[in-house]
Order: sequence, then structure tokens, then C-alpha cells
Amino acid sequence: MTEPAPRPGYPTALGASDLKTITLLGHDLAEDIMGSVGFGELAFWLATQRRPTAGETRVFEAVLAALADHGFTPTAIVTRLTYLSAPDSVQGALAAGLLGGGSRFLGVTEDTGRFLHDVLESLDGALPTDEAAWDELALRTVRERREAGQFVPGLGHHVHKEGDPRTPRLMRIAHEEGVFGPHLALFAAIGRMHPAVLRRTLPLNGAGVCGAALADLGLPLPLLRGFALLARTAGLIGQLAEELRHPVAQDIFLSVDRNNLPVPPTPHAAGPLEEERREE
Ligand SMILES: CC(C)(COP(=O)(O)OP(=O)(O)OC[C@H]1O[C@@H](n2cnc3c(N)ncnc32)[C@H](O)[C@@H]1OP(=O)(O)O)[C@@H](O)C(=O)NCCC(=O)NCCSC(=O)C[C@@](O)(CC(=O)O)C(=O)O
Repeated sequence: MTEPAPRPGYPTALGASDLKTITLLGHDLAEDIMGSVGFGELAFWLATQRRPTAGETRVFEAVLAALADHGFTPTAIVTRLTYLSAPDSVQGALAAGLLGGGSRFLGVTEDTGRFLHDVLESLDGALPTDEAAWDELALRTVRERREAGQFVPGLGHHVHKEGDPRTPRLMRIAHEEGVFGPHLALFAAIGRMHPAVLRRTLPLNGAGVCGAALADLGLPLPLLRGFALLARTAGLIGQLAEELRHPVAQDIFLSVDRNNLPVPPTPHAAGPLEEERREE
């Protein structure tokens, strides 16, 4: 007689349900979590499978607030335009906006967290212990980045040329909650030292400081973009809610369409710009 095949097992500590109950992270969802645990706290808990402290929750939720919306950014414009074209697909409009979270805007949250983490990981000895040592490390880091012909993630902003208000505020909150760690320390030092290398003063931007703070909170680096997208999803829902009440997408569309400037075709030839783009 043949043995019955072993029953497959798919381990999960997340949601599970039977006829009458739903458990999440080992707790009764309806009784222990709904009405007791805030959404930000739950998002942290789901990603780490440990309940955050009140201080960690405050920093995490400050990050979500910082990244929720920044006006007519590419993500917001794309969401509104996609909704104009496909009002039957809210999910399509949200997804279209979220797809724009990349290395120039929004996705920089993860790029910065990973970048800072890689620098810290590459250190032979212990972490710097005073500001002068952090500054020395930052100087070296920016110099290497420049020599490699790469931008420093988290540096620069299309609007906040004189400083992004989110950056000092998040650093202050992290200090207050005792979670200002090495990623934020290195990021702050880059803010102090980059002018000596780049010969210009650029702001430490909101997306970057959020990445540094999330890395200091110990959240998984490969998921940092996910938290930026979680925050932006709320913002994009706000953009769509406003679009329903005070539409602008049609004007954006017509403004571009009515102002198109016909020019003669330019035959394609691979040039330095194209090479540069390939490298990005
Ligand atoms: C952000 C921006 C595209 C700005 O461009 P801009 O062209 O306006 O920069 P400019 O000030 O004109 O640059 C002056 C000179 O500095 C040089 N330069 C600039 N940045 C430099 C740098 N990092 N390393 C070395 N050099 C640099 C540049 O090459 C130029 O050199 P040169 O040509 O010789 O004069 C640019 O910085 C950049 O790519 N940064 C790195 C990626 C980054 O951190 N992105 C996050 C942006 S925030 C965000 O994502 C949140 C969000 O925005 C998103 C949303 O909602 O979607 C929101 O707020 O929520």
C-alpha cells in the first residue's frame, strides 16, 4: 500500500482564519487589533513581526505623513491623468502613480537607506563616535560618489532649494524618541560636508531623510520603497478625491495638447546623452 503524500505546510504568522475567527500576528484581529492598534503601528508590526514601541511608531508615522503628498508631483499628475482616461479604474490610477516611485522621486527613500547602510557596512572598525569622525566619513563618501560620476541619493530638491522642512523635523522627532541612529548621523554629516566636494549647497530632502530614519528603525531595506508607496497611496487617494470635486486633469491634458509645438523629425543617432541614460 502506498503512503499518503505528506500534507503541504505553508508557514505564516500573518493572517489566518477559520469559520468564526481571524488571527493576525498571533492576535485576535477583531477583538485585539481593530479599534486598538493604529494603521501605522500595524504596518510596522506586519513588516517586522514585532510590535513597535510608542517612539518607533511616532517616527514611522512621521515618515508616512512626510511622504503622503507633495502636491503636483509626477506621481500625482499621472494618477489624475490616468483617472481622466480610465475613470472606471481607481486601482489603475493609483497603480500608475505608484509606478513612478523611482530613483529620481519618491523611491529615493529606499535608495538612500541602502546607500547609507552600504557605507556603514563597509567600515572596518567601529562606527564614528563624534561629529568630526562622522564628517570625515561623509566627506569620503561624497567624494567617492562624485568620482564614480553618481548623484548622492537624498540630496537635492526641485523646490526646497534652501532646505526641506521635513528633514530637520524628522531628525528632531527621531532624537526625541531615542532612535536617531547611525544612518541619520551619516546623512546629517553628508548635509554638512557635501558642499566641500560638490562646490554647491544642496538640501537633504524629505525622501532621503525618511529612508535614513526607516533604516535606523531596523525596517527591512528591500522594503523601504514599499513604505514610501504606502504613504503615497494615501496621498494619491486624496488627489483623486480632489479631482472628483475640482477636476484639473482635463486642463493639464488640454494644456499640453493645445500647446504642442510641431517640429521636424530629428533622425535618431545614439549620442552621449543616450549613453548617459543607459548608465543611469
Ligand atoms: C531631486 C533632483 C531631481 C532635483 O533636481 P534639480 O534639477 O532641480 O536640481 P538642481 O538644484 O537644479 O541641481 C543643481 C546642481 O546640483 C547637481 N545635483 C543635484 N542633485 C545632486 C545630487 N543628489 N548629487 C550630486 N549633484 C547633484 C545638479 O546636477 C546640478 O548641477 P549642474 O548641472 O552642474 O548645475 C536632484 O537633486 C536629484 O536627482 N537628486 C538625487 C535623487 C533624490 O534625492 N531625489 C529625491 C527628490 S525629493 C523626493 O523624491 C520627494 C518628492 O519630491 C517626491 C515626489 O513627491 O514625487 C517629494 O517632495 O515628496
